[in-house]
Amino acid sequence: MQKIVVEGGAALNGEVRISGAKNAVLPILCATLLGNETVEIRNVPRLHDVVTTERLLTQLGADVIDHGDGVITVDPTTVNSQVASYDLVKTMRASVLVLGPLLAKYGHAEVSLPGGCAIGSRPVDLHIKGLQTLGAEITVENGYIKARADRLRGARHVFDIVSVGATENVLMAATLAEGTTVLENAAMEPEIVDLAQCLNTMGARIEGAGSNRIIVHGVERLHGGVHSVVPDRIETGTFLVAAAMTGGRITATHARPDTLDAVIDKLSEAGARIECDGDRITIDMGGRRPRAVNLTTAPHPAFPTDMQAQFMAMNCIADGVGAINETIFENRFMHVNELMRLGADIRVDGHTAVVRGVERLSGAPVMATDLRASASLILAGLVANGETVIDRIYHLDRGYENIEAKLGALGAKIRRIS
Ligand SMILES: CC(=O)N[C@H]1[C@@H](OP(=O)(O)OP(=O)(O)OC[C@H]2O[C@@H](n3ccc(=O)[nH]c3=O)[C@H](O)[C@@H]2O)O[C@H](CO)[C@@H](O)[C@@H]1O
Ligand SMILES: C=C(OP(=O)(O)O)C(=O)O
Repeated sequence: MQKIVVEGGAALNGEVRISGAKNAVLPILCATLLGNETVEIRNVPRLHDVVTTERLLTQLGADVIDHGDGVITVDPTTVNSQVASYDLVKTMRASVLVLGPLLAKYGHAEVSLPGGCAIGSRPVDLHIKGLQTLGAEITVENGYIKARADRLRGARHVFDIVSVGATENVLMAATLAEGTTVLENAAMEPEIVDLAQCLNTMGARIEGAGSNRIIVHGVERLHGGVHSVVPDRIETGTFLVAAAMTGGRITATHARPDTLDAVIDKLSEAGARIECDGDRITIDMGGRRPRAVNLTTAPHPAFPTDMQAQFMAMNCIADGVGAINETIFENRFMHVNELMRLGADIRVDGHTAVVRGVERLSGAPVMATDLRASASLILAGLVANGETVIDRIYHLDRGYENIEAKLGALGAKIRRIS
């Protein structure tokens, strides 16, 4: 099994090119199922989750071509199955996003329940409820969601709580429904805006994506189109934190600063100088030690849960005490015990972790438990004395494109071993 070895001590310097967003490309690949022509997707990151989604679409019968240069084309006209099997769904929760498109296009779909994961139980009741509002008949049998509707009907639906995935699934389904759908308490993440833009390119009529009220005027059919995936704000944030922790100066290029307000605010509070210029974000820590920050995760535009572990790593070596409050997932502190193995001083009380910064961490073997936990351990390794060896990095490959090469080019001492 592969591992990552990091030797701490180097301040990061230079430029890093940001990849397309994992959390945008996955729903967009699923959305291609809605069309009647080939869709070309550009700025696709090379990630394990993308390969899993390609496999899933292929299993459904779509003709998926990965052109290898960040371009994928999907021809959905050959789809001949509406069943997403447990084998693939269990490896990637986002697979449940084929439910809305298959149901809307074919009138029926069977998608395995994804089950929980390391960060929480993660049910899909809100996806099901939203599709039921549009007229779907849904049962859950033998571990599968079985959905049926001759044609979905537009309706007003209020999500009980803000859910990115449920908003995406119902939004996609509503594009082919009869009449108008109004989604209230919708998620406002930039990835939803990107999905809506792609769908509109395919002929959908969606207004209000990026606000908490999305209006979808259903159309008879969608066509093909070309769409370029929004830059990954979580990858960007991870590199910015790496620079802040190591006292370095880096520029993230091909980024979208306007999607990172809460993260940039917290880095400024930690003492970083940040300048945004078009698609470039420069962070300069000038060799200083970051100051500890308090933060609370919440739906966009508040602080993203997907950056919580990375900021926890920063607080571990910051000056002062920072409280981190996780409100999205019930169990997203799996990295705490691993960070403590590196010498961090962290106390967890329910959904809050209080981190007292120490001058220096010390390298040790650690285990990655989920995607962002893996990133936090790399970040901690960058500032630890000696070697940190991170095991179970397959989590990392789900969501970061070539992270060791990108960090290495910025001066980090990092390598992958088998
Ligand atoms: C592929 C993708 O885009 N993943 C992101 C997406 O996950 P995902 O779409 O799974 O996250 P949600 O926004 O749906 O989850 C938010 C909260 O709602 C709960 N919930 C969700 C659906 C449901 O039917 N019932 C329910 O109770 C979840 O358990 C969680 O506590 O948004 C999360 C929150 O920003 C991010 O951390 C993930 O990186
Ligand atoms: C939790 C994440 O992803 P997923 O929803 O795909 O598990 C993440 O990207 O941090």
